[in-house]
Amino acid sequence: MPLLEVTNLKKIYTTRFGGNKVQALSNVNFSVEKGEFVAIMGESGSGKTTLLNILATLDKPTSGEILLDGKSLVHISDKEVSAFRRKNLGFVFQDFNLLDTFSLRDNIYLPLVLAGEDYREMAQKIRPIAQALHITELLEKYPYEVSGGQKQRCAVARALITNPRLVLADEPTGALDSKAANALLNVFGEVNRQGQTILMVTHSAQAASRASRVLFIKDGEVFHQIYRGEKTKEEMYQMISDTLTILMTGGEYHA
Ligand SMILES: Nc1ncnc2c1ncn2[C@@H]1O[C@H](COP(=O)(O)OP(=O)(O)OP(=O)(O)O)[C@@H](O)[C@H]1O
Repeated sequence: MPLLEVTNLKKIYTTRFGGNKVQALSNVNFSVEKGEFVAIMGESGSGKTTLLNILATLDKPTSGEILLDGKSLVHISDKEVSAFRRKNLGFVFQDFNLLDTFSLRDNIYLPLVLAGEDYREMAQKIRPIAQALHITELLEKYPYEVSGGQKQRCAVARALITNPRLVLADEPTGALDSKAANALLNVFGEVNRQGQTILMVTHSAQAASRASRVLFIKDGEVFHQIYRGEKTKEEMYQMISDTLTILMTGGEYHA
């Protein structure tokens, strides 16, 4: 059974003044196996954020089904949803979303605090993650005292500390310079090799070239997929760039 299974997903937004309907997702189908690192690409307005918000249980689809380890994310009750999200999903956003009045340590602890874990357990969990992300020395600092790349590594630590089934990342390298972006992608590669499943929305062919699979969305549907297989990062990058050109010129894809 795949870890994540998305079937016939559709999202229609109705604008506030009634009348206008916008079909953001028309029919999305894909699945993700445990241990995969999947990048989602597509032009602006193709429905990537809509898809991610639905996968994050922050929004509901108009129709369709999403199963995470066999459990429906669509039919989950409002009462269950925050605990489910906390237990199963980790999030990394473009703008880090760290609390400025909390030290990095307390930011990372936050999901565990919300889950009611005790301090000793939290301290045990943070140690190996902070080491792997090279932020051990920074834990007592505040977000405004560290660089963008360090903030993002802290956000990754916060996403990983609950040992989530799935990490969802929305443009995680979007606010980073190329050196910090590369460092972050190395971290994603490393945690993925250790078994963490990652789904990342990105505009960057460089970032997507690190994934084990790239999924392209066009007009609210999955238009094409590229599997890494034995390809190098450079070969992946080239194939991604070629596919983006096809997408932008509106051409049909002929494999
Ligand atoms: N709350 C909303 N109400 C109405 N329409 C919306 C809403 N959110 C998104 N849309 C529309 O749905 C479509 C898909 O938007 P979405 O934000 O998912 O695209 P995207 O691929 O993430 O774009 P970008 O790369 O620019 O972030 C667009 O046509 C957008 O205008």
